[in-house]
Amino acid sequence: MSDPGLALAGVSAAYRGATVLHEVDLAVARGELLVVLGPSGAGKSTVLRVVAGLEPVTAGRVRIAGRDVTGERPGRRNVSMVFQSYALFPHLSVAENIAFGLEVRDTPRAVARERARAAAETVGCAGLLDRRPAQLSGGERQRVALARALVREPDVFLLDEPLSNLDQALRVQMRAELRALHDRLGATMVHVTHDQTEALVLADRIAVLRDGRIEQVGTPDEIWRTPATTFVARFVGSPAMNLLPADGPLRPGGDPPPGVEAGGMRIGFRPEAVTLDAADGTDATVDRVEVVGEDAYAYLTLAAGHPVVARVPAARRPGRGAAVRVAVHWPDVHVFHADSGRRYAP
Ligand SMILES: Nc1ncnc2c1ncn2[C@@H]1O[C@H](COP(=O)(O)OP(=O)(O)OP(=O)(O)O)[C@@H](O)[C@H]1O
Repeated sequence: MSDPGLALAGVSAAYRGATVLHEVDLAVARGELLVVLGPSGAGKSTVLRVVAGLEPVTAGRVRIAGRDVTGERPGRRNVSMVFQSYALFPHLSVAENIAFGLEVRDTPRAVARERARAAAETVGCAGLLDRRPAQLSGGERQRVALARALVREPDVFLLDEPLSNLDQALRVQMRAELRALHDRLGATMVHVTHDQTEALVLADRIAVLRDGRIEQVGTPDEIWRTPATTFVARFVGSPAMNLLPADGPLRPGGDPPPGVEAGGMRIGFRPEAVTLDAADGTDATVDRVEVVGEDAYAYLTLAAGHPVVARVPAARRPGRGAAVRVAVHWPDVHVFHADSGRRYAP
């Protein structure tokens, strides 16, 4: 990536002496939509705040569009941030809210109005220009907040959980619209979420953050198919990937990858990789079953006491208390070092 839209190099940040970002390296290509994914408290918002200049770094450099902005004031970085709360001014109309970012920068009023209208058009809220935020639904507020970010034509868009206040249906709709908007604008975007589905659907690449450190950066496919650590493996996918000692009670069928037999390994496999009626399988008991439409998730305990989740067609689900024979095949198995949690097998 010779000329990234955004680059963090060795960036650390702290709140009152407590380090919350540890030497983060992250490059976002021009026109790329990068999703920062992680649990609450991982430091996702802090990454955005450091890029926007709302929080100082304690080490490292931030570059935007090839320019080192590490010491720059927020107003000179040419980034737009969309907050989870939308942060609209209640006493201003939608048009004024959108134009706000421009007017404080001495753009002539008529020009600001026209650009606000064009931005509203782009995100589908041109019919709402005369309303106040209190007269808008959550989805409409979201559009206005996006239009306000858009109108400034920033080098980088920073989106901090912008969909999390919307109901499920609207979130799915806005997710698709956001992706389409990104593609239309060719914008460089960093989108923060704790929702792994949102990340998988939306991202060009995902950066998984844990305790202020990057665990893995990769395409949604790479994150899903070759998780670099047990943390990534379990954070992405629902229900989470099963993890067991490699020399434990469940012996996958077929040939194991070389070296696995040496011990000190853990095996991981997703619920969809498990079969429950294998003649040579491991004995297990069904503790409970959750039905989600066509799928059912069977929560099992192996005879040796280890929990395993299996996905089965709802029509063929076992009953609670049933005895089953669990099997999984090596090609469906991920292998991790037990100590470090890092991926072992390719
Ligand atoms: N203003 C602050 N003062 C002190 N500590 C803070 C402050 N803001 C955040 N922190 C701490 O920094 C860490 C990272 O917070 P951050 O908000 O970046 O996480 P996050 O991944 O965005 O979490 P969430 O998904 O809950 O918003 C957390 O441990 C948090 O408690």
